[in-house]
Amino acid sequence: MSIAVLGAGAFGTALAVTMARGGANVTLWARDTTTLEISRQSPRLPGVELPKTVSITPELSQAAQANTLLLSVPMQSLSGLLAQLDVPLSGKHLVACCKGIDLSTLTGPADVIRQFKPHAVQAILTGPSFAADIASGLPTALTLACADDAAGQSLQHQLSTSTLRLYRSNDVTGAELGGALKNVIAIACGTTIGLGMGDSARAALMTRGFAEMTRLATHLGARAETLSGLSGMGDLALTCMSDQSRNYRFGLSRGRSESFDANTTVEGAKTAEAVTKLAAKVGLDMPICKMVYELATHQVDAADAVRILLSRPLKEE
Ligand SMILES: NC(=O)C1=CN([C@@H]2O[C@H](COP(=O)(O)OP(=O)(O)OC[C@H]3O[C@@H](n4cnc5c(N)ncnc54)[C@H](OP(=O)(O)O)[C@@H]3O)[C@@H](O)[C@H]2O)C=CC1
Ligand SMILES: O=C(CO)COP(=O)(O)O
Repeated sequence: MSIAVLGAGAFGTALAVTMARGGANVTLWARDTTTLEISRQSPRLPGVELPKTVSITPELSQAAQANTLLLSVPMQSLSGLLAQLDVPLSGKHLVACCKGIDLSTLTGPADVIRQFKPHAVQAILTGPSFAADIASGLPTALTLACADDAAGQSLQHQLSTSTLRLYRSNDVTGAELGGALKNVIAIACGTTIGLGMGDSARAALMTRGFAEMTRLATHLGARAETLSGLSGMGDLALTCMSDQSRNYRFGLSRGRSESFDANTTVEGAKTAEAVTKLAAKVGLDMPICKMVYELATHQVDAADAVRILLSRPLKEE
């Protein structure tokens, strides 16, 4: 069985490296392959060399020959990539490796795939993992969610390696919302630490943020226990507590009033906007996500955001 990774950013490159080391036949697609072909490294994951067995291509139609396609571009680019994939993909496995909610449709990656490729199998790969850790061969456990149990089992076995251990779920909504929303909460936590408010405040935000994640996900049909798993609590813990996280670092920069490189992928910023719109549509209260949206779009500054959250009416836990 062959695998194509579409998107040679940090995560796509790390997945291509680990799958190839595990013996899979891997093709890596990027819209511009010049640097990749010369150096066999992605500028988004410097220092990690692609094994010789990874084929690099700028041709989507060539990459689409594989049985399994790992879609590893940022969430807001997923629909554009699928629109370009103008080849029959009926019965193929399309695995979204992005974390977020599409702003134009307010849906997660599986629904975006379904919209463009209704006859392909839709799945999602998500959970706590930094690209650099995966590429270094450090042990990592992720969730592979697919509504079709047989296809999920097949993907679980195809994509697991000796260091990348996949757990299976058929709760696609729960898995994708856990991955999307934890990025928003990580921005809030980074901001709090950047403001010097301490670890206790961060723990409070993580806990109340988890309550928001569970509230929205269960309202949309997810199982609460999915949110307690790798794709929810696991990734929330990693992203809210590590300087390796770009979402967390973006929050830190806001809390410290420092600049932040606009070319860095920070999925939580656009997801905060999408969640705020989605929550309003379904009538749910998501105060932390709303505050991150207002912070990311400069409608409030960091100190005001915390003050507003702390002055909300007292309530039951
Ligand atoms: N990095 C990590 O540790 C992890 C990331 N993820 C998730 O993976 C997804 C991708 O993130 P990551 O790889 O880190 O991001 P990066 O910023 O490292 O790379 C993004 C890649 O996507 C490509 N890209 C962007 N827009 C398009 C487009 N319209 N068409 C084609 N290619 C495009 C970029 O190409 P170009 O270089 O040409 O701009 C780049 O190669 C995100 O949703 C993220 O949350 C999940 C787990 C871990
Ligand atoms: O999703 C990730 C870890 O699981 C990567 O987090 P960042 O996108 O914040 O770097």
